[in-house]
Amino acid sequence: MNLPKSVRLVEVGPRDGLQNEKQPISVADKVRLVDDLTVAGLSYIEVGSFVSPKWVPQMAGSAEVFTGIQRSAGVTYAALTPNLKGLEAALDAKVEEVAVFAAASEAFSQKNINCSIADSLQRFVPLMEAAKAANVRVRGYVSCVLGCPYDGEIAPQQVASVARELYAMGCYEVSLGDTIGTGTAGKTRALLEVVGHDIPRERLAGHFHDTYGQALANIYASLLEGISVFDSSVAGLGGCPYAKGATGNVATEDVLYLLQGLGIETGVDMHKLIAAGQRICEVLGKANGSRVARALLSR
Ligand SMILES: CC(C)(COP(=O)([O-])OP(=O)([O-])OC[C@H]1O[C@@H](n2cnc3c(N)ncnc32)[C@H](O)[C@@H]1OP(=O)([O-])[O-])[C@@H](O)C(=O)NCCC(=O)NCCSC(=O)C[C@@](C)(O)CC(=O)[O-]
Repeated sequence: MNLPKSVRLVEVGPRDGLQNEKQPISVADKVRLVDDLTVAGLSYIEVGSFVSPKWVPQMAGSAEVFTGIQRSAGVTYAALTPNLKGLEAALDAKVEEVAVFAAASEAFSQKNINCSIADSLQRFVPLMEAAKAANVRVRGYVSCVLGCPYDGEIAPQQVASVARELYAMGCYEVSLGDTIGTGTAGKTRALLEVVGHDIPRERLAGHFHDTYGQALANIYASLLEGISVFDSSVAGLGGCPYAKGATGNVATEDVLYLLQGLGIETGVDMHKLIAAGQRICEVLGKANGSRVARALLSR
């Protein structure tokens, strides 16, 4: 299998990363993070989410963040929307692309969005119709593709079934989330063989949390399986509010280092990316979660 010449990095730090922070983060700091990521050359940035503020208080200011950012031509600024209400709020904030999120595990679906998998898919139908009418593209997520904090092992066929439904209802891309980072390279390849049977591999993305230190191995395994879109979070920001002990997404800096070593293009500038990550870590008063950033900053 040939490796791709280029990879699209989907930067989820401002959303997946910051949604887990307990301390207040100002709109200005969120805006600055998105702007720094734009300057670093990311072509896709998940800026926030339009979810219930009772469930995820940190994302409550997402509309203000969208108003404040400097949008750059050729960059997609996206948001998560769990239902029609979220989509309407996103459209009001002039969001260009949204993402719906389902799970491959019943227990996680209940904890995360308070409904069964089947009900969540039903809930997306009017959202998809309204998004189509507004000419807004929709990305789909499936959580817990390589394990669930409540249900344990998840069968690849179960992941494939949810992914298929999202693709069939019009999601142009389906991101497969290893929410608790328990996946290994072998399991990742086995999963992609099953899911990739029904959905073209260029329509799949990998979303790996690094809790067990396996994310880069899983990305390499995915590259070998023909995947060329990966979600990552600057400075490894994040965790999962419904998965105890989960760390953030794999750090964007670490993925970039891997891809640069393979000669794969991303359009992202390492030094500007590290500056963006270091700045938000200083705001949060926490250590930088990227090994590459820490190594390069200490030189
Ligand atoms: C889905 C719901 C809303 C169901 O929550 P619910 O309580 O079942 O919903 P409801 O329809 O009964 O509404 C309850 C209240 O929420 C309001 N509401 C309803 N919808 C919205 C909305 N869109 N925006 C703002 N407010 C909303 C609604 O108006 C009402 O307000 P009240 O009358 O009580 O004042 C809730 O469970 C929720 O917001 N969940 C979001 C959880 C979340 O954001 N999780 C993190 C993102 S997923 C993730 O991180 C995984 C991923 C994607 O990264 C991949 C991976 O790693 O696996």
